[in-house]
Amino acid sequence: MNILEVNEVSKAFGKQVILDGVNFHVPEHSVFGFLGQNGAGKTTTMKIILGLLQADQGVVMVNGERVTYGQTKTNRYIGYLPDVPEFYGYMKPLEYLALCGEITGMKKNECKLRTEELLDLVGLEKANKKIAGFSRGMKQRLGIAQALLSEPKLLVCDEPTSALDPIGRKEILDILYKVKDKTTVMFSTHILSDVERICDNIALIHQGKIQMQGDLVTIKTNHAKEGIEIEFSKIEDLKRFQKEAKDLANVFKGKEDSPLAIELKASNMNELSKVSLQILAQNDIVPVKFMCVKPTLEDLFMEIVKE
Ligand SMILES: Nc1ncnc2c1ncn2[C@@H]1O[C@H](COP(=O)(O)OP(=O)(O)OP(=O)(O)O)[C@@H](O)[C@H]1O
Repeated sequence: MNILEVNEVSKAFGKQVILDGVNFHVPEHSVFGFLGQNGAGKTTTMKIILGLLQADQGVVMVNGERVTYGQTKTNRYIGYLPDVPEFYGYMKPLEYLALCGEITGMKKNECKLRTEELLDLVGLEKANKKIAGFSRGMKQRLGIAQALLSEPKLLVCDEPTSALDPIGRKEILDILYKVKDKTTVMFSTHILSDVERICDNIALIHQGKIQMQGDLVTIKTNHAKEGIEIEFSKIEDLKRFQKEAKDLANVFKGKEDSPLAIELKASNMNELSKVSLQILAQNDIVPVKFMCVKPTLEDLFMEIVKE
C-alpha cells in the first residue's frame, strides 16, 4: 500500500510555475528520497502534503485520506521535521519532549516511556543539557525524536542532512534507516550519496515535473549507462586511443581529477569492452588501469538536470 499519493499537483507563485502536474507515490515502510536541485519545489511539495499550502490543482492522499488545505486531520499520520527545527533552548531534551507530549494530549506515563525510548533511538539519552548548547546534528536528532513522538505512519523530513558534516549526516541517515520498520520515511535532499545510502525509492523533481521515480535499483539499471574507465601511462597513448576509438562510445569524456584517464560510455558494455581491448592491443598500448564503472545516481541526476 502507498502511505502517500501525490496526484497531478500544480502550484505557481505569481507567474512562476513551481509544480506542474507532479505525480508520485510513497510505498509503506520504505525510505523515500525526494530529490531536486535548490529551488526545485521540494519544500513547496512538502507544505502541500502537510496542508500548510494550497495547491492550485491536484490531490494528495495520506494513508488513504485526502489532504485539505488549512485542515490538520491527515497530519495525525505525519511526523514532520522542518529544514531548520526550532526548540526552546532553555529546556533539556527530556523536558522538551515531555512538553510536546503534553500538548498533544499524551498520558504522562506513556509519554515518559516513549520519550526515553526515542532519546535512546537518536543517541541523545545522555545529553542531559540545555538544547541551546546542542550542535546542529544533535538538534536534527532531537527533531526526529519529536517528529516520532506520536508514532506517525509517515515521517517527512525536509533536507535533514544538508547542513551537517559527514559524521552528523551518517548519524541521521542511520536513524532514518532504522525507523523504517515502524514508519515510512520521506526525506528531501540534493545530496545524492545520502540517497544511495539508504533509499529504497526515489522521485526526482526538475522544472516542475517528476522526471523519474521508482525503486532505486531498477532506475539505475534502466536509465544509466555503464562505462569503462581507462587510465594511460602517457599522453601519447591516450591521444592515440581516443583517435582510434572515436566512433566507439556515445559518451566519451576526460576525467577532471586525473588527466591521463578517460571514461567511455555506451549501451552495449560487452561490445565496448571487447573493442576497447582490441584497440589497446593493436596499438601496443598497456594501460595503467582498465575498469568497468557502475552508473551512480549522480550520473543519472546530471543527465536529467543538464537537459
Ligand atoms: N511563498 C512563496 N512566494 C513566492 N515564491 C516562493 C514561495 N515559496 C517558495 N517560492 C519559490 O518557489 C521555488 C521553490 O522553492 P522550494 O523552497 O519549494 O524549493 P526547494 O526544492 O525546497 O529548494 P531548497 O533546496 O533550496 O530548499 C523557489 O524559486 C522559491 O523562491
